[in-house]
Amino acid sequence: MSAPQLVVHRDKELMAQAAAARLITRIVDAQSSRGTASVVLTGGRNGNGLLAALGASKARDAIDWSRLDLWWGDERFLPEGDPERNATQAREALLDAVPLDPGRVHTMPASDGAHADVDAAAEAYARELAAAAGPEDHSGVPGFDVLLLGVGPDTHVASLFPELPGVRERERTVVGVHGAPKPPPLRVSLTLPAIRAAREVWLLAAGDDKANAAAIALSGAGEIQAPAAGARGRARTLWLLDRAAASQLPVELRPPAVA
Ligand SMILES: O=C1O[C@H](COP(=O)(O)O)[C@@H](O)[C@H](O)[C@H]1O
Repeated sequence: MSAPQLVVHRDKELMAQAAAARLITRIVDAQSSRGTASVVLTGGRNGNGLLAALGASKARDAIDWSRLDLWWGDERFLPEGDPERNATQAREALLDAVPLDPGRVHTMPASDGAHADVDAAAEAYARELAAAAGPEDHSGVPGFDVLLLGVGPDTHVASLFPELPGVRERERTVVGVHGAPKPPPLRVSLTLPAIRAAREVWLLAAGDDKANAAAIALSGAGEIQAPAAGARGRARTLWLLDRAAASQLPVELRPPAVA
């Protein structure tokens, strides 16, 4: 697992634009070398900001959208099309505007779908991930090129909240979440083992309300108390912050450009 690397941008708009440029490059590189690329999307303000910035970038046309697999790190267990679903927000921010192959857009199940409950929905998504994993892949999930994560003010990532059972899971790749402290209470989430199977994990944190979470997660907290501390990529772990979110980092952690 890789150690966190930090990049701090002036403000959240610039952070979103720079992250979008970085993601375009990463996808194009993967498609050039392997033919396809796979990205795990996150919900939340920073994740949707990145998608909107990507949509506004002329360089988005460098991506072959028909050869891009999209997965989700978590989903709010709500009816299809609900405005609070992460997939609905991602479609509005970008996905409806680009020529994706619908067969490669792997949304998490909705509450009005075929599954009896949130746990059955999580099992179904785990099966979908396992079916897409190759023999060389790790932990029953495909080798995602980039896995994006927002960071909640309480240090949650995906829908893994401090101290709840999901963040303690070591076997399953996807879990049903009950009683999430942030609404809605029912969610579906990748687990830390699934997250850590990604080549690169990028954590997005912009705004004053993320400053405490970033400082805690990057200062040696345990992953049960601070799930963001346990989100690491095999090859790279990148924290993309703005100055507000970096404002409480210990001086020794601040990159030279903003120290
Ligand atoms: O509910 C969620 O929240 C987190 C963080 O969202 P933010 O708006 O505070 O940035 C997000 O990463 C997660 O995907 C989402 O379901």
